[in-house]
Amino acid sequence: MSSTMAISATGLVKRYGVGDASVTALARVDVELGKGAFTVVMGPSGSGKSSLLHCLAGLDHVDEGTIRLGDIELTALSDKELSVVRRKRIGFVFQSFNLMPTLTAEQNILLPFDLDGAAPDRDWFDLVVDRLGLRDRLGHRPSQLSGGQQQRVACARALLTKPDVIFADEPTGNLDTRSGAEVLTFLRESVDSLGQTVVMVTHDPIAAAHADRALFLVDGAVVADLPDPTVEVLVDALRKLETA
Ligand SMILES: Nc1ncnc2c1ncn2[C@@H]1O[C@H](COP(=O)(O)OP(=O)(O)OP(=O)(O)O)[C@@H](O)[C@H]1O
Repeated sequence: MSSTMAISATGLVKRYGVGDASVTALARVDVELGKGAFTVVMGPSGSGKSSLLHCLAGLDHVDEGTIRLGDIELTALSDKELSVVRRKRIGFVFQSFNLMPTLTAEQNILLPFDLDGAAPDRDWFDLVVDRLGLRDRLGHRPSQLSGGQQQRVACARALLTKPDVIFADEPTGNLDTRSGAEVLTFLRESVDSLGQTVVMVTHDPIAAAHADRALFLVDGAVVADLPDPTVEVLVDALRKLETA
């Protein structure tokens, strides 16, 4: 695998259930995701977007295929090894924020370090907190924050370990347009000026147009791979898939 790839996956098959009730969510997906790039995964409901994201992030197992994160073969790891890789090398941002309600914003951001016993890089913490405009919210609990602020805390938490890849599953799905735009601008900036790698699932062509590349899934297979997608190109591609 080239060292410019953050993730390289071949022949991914993911099935849910057994026998007649079995559903194939991923049907032999091959995908390479470049380092320092922002990639979006789009496609109709049920096309396998979340399954792909969860498998690439080591949150779920594939039935067949190989996933490499840098030089680590995720698909060869035990559950215990995988959880260490997830904590140290992968960041997550979910639609539902997934913050700990009893912890302050600062404690939530630092949680991966508390679990690990490692010390955070304080300069990096300051930079991330300031970029996300969270400085005066660090002592607040999630219930005292707006949805947009909560998602910015989740972004800070995802970024703080300087992960190899940040996975975001519909990160703007529960946000108003303005808060959503702030989160997307930050994800874009984390790629452009902080050198991060981001993979995001979204239904929204306006959100997806922030990316460097758009992958389209249909029935668990990659059917299109568009570089530098504009809103118009994405809307057109989605319309074609829906009428195909
Ligand atoms: N836990 C599960 N048990 C059984 N089937 C599942 C499970 N999770 C997903 N599926 C099925 O796998 C297929 C792909 O689902 P997935 O959630 O990956 O699609 P998606 O493109 O992310 O959909 P959406 O846009 O609606 O979130 C669907 O047919 C779905 O019903």
